[in-house]
Amino acid sequence: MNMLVDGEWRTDAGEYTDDDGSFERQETNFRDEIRDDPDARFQPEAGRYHLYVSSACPWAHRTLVTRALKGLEDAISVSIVDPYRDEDGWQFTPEKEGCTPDHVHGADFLRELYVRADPDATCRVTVPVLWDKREDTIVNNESEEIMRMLDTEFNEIASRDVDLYPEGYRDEVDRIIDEIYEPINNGVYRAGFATKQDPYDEAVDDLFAALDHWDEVLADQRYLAGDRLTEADVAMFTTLVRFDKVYHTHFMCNVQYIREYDNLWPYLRDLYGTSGVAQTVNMDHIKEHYYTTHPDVNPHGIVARGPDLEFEAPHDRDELPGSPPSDLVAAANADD
Ligand SMILES: N[C@@H](CCC(=O)N[C@@H](CS)C(=O)NCC(=O)O)C(=O)O
Repeated sequence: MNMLVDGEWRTDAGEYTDDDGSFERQETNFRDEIRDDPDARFQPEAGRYHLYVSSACPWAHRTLVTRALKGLEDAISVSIVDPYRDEDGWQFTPEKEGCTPDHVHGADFLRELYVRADPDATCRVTVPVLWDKREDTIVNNESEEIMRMLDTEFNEIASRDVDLYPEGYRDEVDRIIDEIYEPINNGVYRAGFATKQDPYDEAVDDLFAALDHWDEVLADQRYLAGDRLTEADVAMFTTLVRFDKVYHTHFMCNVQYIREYDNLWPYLRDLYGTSGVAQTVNMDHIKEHYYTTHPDVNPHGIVARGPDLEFEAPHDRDELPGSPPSDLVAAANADD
């Protein structure tokens, strides 16, 4: 496994799976927060923060969707790494389609930023990373927390009046984000990276039980928490949008496609069609990353072709109670 150990890049440090063949995700280590509070070390400010992402990564994608929905594109800049990750970890290859340089420091590898933030860092070098240009350090590299900060702490700066963590829904949003994490968001990885039959079977059972459950819930309500678009939908979206083209085949999550679900499939198209969201989806990066980056799972790196998906087909979910925030509806109408 590739990671930093005492600030040195190592390609032989530890394993992804434990002795039982189960995938183990490591704890994230930069956990500071931006707070809209004059006493906070990191305060919301336009132009101060930068996101390092991979367009392929579902965790990083949550932060891009939140940034787009809030209209924070001008306030928070972004660098996008190469979707292919080899022994050197995430790399900047600006010459490649959809990739950018490291706009802040011109680094070649993301790990350079981790060492800059902590010269003794012992950790995996993951995306997303929320970077503070003022203090020249990492604020946070945990997607759920970054999503929450962009959503709740930048309201004075955001160009759209969109609240994805509304009063009255907060407990429910937290509960759902927590509930979908293990079986769905992380569940596809548990299935795909399992090295023994039992943990694979367990992951697939959990995954499809959870998908079946949410398909039923979404029969009567437009969004996961009811009639409001929330962070829980963002968290669900970035897994669902990758599912049929990648997780179904590459991670052997092949009991059912999302496009075969009565409600999850229109729900996914509804989210995809929400103003700003489609532009955050780079399916070429998604496919290249997964199929070529995990030689243990797909040794020849062949990128599977199908299936064709019409994300833009009508979904009819506007007949259910609830609608996107009015700023997003206005933006969608302006786009038409
Ligand atoms: N807990 C982190 C997980 C992020 C994560 O695992 N990102 C993957 C890409 S999808 C990564 O950068 N992996 C690199 C590695 O593990 O070496 C979050 O949600 O932000």
